Amino acid sequence: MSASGSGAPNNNSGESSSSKKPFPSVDLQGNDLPPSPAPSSPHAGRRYNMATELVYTEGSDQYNASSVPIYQSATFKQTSGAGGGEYDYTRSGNPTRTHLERHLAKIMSAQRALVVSSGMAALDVITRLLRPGDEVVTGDDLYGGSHRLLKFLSTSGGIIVHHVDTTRPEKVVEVLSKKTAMVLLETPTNPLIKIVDIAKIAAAAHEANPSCLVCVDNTMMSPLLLNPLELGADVVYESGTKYLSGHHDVMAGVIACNDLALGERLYFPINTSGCGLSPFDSWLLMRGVKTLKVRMDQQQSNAQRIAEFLESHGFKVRYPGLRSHPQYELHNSMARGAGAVLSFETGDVNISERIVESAKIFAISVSFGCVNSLISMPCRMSHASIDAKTRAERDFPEDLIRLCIGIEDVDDLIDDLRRALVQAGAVNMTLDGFSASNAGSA
Ligand SMILES: Cc1ncc(COP(=O)(O)O)c(C=O)c1O
Ligand SMILES: N[C@@H](CCSC[C@H](N)C(=O)O)C(=O)O
Repeated sequence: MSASGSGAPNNNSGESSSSKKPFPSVDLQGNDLPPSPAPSSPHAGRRYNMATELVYTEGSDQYNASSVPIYQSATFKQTSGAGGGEYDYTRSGNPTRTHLERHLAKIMSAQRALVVSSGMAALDVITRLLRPGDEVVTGDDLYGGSHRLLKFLSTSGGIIVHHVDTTRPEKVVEVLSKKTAMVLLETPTNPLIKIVDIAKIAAAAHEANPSCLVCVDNTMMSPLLLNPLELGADVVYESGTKYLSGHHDVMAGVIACNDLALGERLYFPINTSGCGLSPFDSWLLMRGVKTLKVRMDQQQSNAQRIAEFLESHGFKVRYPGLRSHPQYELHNSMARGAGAVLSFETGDVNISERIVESAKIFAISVSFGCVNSLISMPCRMSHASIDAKTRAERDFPEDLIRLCIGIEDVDDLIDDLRRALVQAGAVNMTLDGFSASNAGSA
């Protein structure tokens, strides 16, 4: 295994940090630390098209294993009493994790990637950069868990959080100031599929405060479809539990950035708290990433057909692959695809519940980005951590159904939905077929 991965090795190498390491070891405030774990060099960059880069890897272990093994070891023997080993302890770094981090840095066009135990752990690590009194500007449609963490920080951590409509950059500008330490964006938003102009907001945030960190949650897109770092973001993070792994068999989070000193500051809480991704989960995520393109191609084309099917029967469908999406142009100017998550309203919470319960192929489940299709009611499931009053203030439709499309045969999926819609009484049967029966539809 090459020593040149990110995350990692030995705190006690005995060598001076300047002799070996290209960037300093720092704590959260950027203060120098003793010789510390640090990657010895950034990755060489992307050379091929994404489908190739996802599969093609450089470096392996000393046996040139095609699949870098699971180094299931908590600790590593040292060559001398002064240390000297490439790795010392898996909380600080592990060869399987390093291999994955270097691979992800390459496909995310980042200088550094870090992998942690979940998407929420990734956001938690990022928010450790904040100090009491700092201000955060973020959206009013946000994954429920992110909302919960920000609420916790504002009630217990002295952080001031502004939730605004990030689809309107002028609303963001209204609350930006020199105190804005972080802007946190999601696009498309989960679950209302609103689109945010990353470049415009990043430029405004940096103008208001040059040291403001613009962080983008890229979970709904994955690196295949969107690269926020190329649009002016400072940090991109995502839940590896979703598209990157793709099989709902691993929880993971990824953080990536181009500023190597910032990467070190982000590494500090990972090593300190021990939320780095385990060797086995790193191996699973590495395996999943290799099939991202084939999975996403199939998931997206299925999602497009299903969105069109629902829209053609009169439902108000939120999906950025539909020309009717109010921000279709903006989304497609930033992204290379619409993803595989869509939502629609029925006009009646009870009907929505019946649809969810009548579907057979679609599993009733939170999460998305997986090979199998899922159906859920966000207000009761993924976004239940946002209280009912806040949901109402933000016009969050209680009858919203979210569909997360997998790789199954699309005709089977459409048949399953059609049957569920009929069974739930969501559609009026006519001689020509059926159409949505309720007020919430388009
Ligand atoms: C948009 C978004 N960001 C972050 C997360 C958090 O990821 P994880 O569940 O891996 O902690 C989720 C889902 O959980 C999500 O939907
Ligand atoms: N009970 C969980 C809910 C996880 S939601 C997972 C995913 N982000 C989604 O949008 O479906 C919690 O409280 O966090």
